[in-house]
This record gives sequence, structure tokens and C-alpha cells, in this order.
Amino acid sequence: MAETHLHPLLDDGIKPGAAGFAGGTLSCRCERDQVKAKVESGIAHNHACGCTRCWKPEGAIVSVVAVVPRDKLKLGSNADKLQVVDPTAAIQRHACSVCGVHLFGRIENQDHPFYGLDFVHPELFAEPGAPPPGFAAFVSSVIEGGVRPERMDGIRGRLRELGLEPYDCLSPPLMDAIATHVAKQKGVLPA
Ligand SMILES: N[C@@H](CCC(=O)N[C@@H](CSCO)C(=O)NCC(=O)O)C(=O)O
Ligand SMILES: [Zn+2]
Ligand SMILES: [Zn+2]
Repeated sequence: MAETHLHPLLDDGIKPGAAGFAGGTLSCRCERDQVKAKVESGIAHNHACGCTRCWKPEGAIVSVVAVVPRDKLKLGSNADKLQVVDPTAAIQRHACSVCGVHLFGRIENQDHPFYGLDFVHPELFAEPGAPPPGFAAFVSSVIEGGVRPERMDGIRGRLRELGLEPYDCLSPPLMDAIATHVAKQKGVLPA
């Protein structure tokens, strides 16, 4: 049976992060005139994502994506190369129009449960030591990206082997946070 290659950050086993990782500079993968953004914060909720919308490096089955507070992310050089991939999506992913890397994804809808957070791909940090992913989200969605359904047992098995519990939506704590936000908006829970 062929090995399951999920993502370069995962395939050789998950490396622990460095204590005190506090962000750094994200860069796109252009050979010159890279788009850069500075993140003055650690990352949270780092996860592998199987959805079709998150950026993944060539050949990867899943992306690795985390969140940072939006006010801690500052655009740097060559930001004029960025284009929003899909302005109708909840997460507005700002991609380099030359190399295709998503530098960050921003939620502009103030009613969204994750408003205030930007999505970033930790592998784009120049600085080492970002904490590793802790679970796998939207795993069934890899089929929408063209993965054959027969491979799903192998993919979920490999994720579990890496310690990344596979979910077909987000993790239970994040799904609970979303549901709590909705319940408060509806008034069935106190705000
Ligand atoms: N089956 C779809 C799922 C896409 C999806 O809902 N992705 C999630 C997770 S992205 C990072 O965790 C999401 O919240 N998307 C909002 C958005 O993309 O704007 C598919 O695979 O396309
Ligand atoms: Zn680029
Ligand atoms: Zn995703």
C-alpha cells in the first residue's frame, strides 16, 4: 500500500513548537518581490484542514491553518500583489496573484463567530517554532478536492497515527463555540 502523504509539515512526524513562539513574518513563495505580513502574536487553533478552499502546498492533501488576532497582522512589502480569492466566502483569503499562496484569510462579517481572527498558514513564517496542528478538520472534504473515497480509511488512519483526531467539520470545542455564538445571537442563551 502506498504511503499517505498529507502535507510536508506532517509527513515526517509532527515536531513540537518552541515555547514562547510569538509570531513573525509571513511570506509568499515568489522568487522575488515576496508579499510579506508581520504577525505580532502567537497562533491558536492550529489544525490540518481538508477543505477545498484553504491553501495547500503542491501535492498536499490537507492544509495547515491557524488563527491570529486580526489587529496583530500588519501587511508589509508587495501587498499590492494580493487578491481576494472569493469575496463571497466567509473567510476572505488574500492570495498572491503571482505564486498563489494565501497570505492570510480575514473574516469581515462582524456577526461571524470567528470575527476578529485572521487565518494564516504557519509554514509561511520565516521563524521556526510555531506550535503544531492539534486536530484535523473537514477531512471528508478532501474528496471534493479529487481524492478517491477509497483512500479515506488510510487518510484518517494516518491522521490518527500523527495524533490529529479527524473531524468532518471543526473540532468539538470550536463547534461548541460556534453554537454558543449562534444561541446568544438568537437569544436562547444570555449574551
Ligand atoms: N466542503 C467545503 C467545506 C469548506 C468549509 O466550510 N471550510 C471551513 C474551514 S476553513 C478552515 O478551517 C470554513 O469555515 N470555510 C469558510 C470559508 O471558506 O469561507 C469545501 O471543501 O469547500
Ligand atoms: Zn507570491
Ligand atoms: Zn479549510
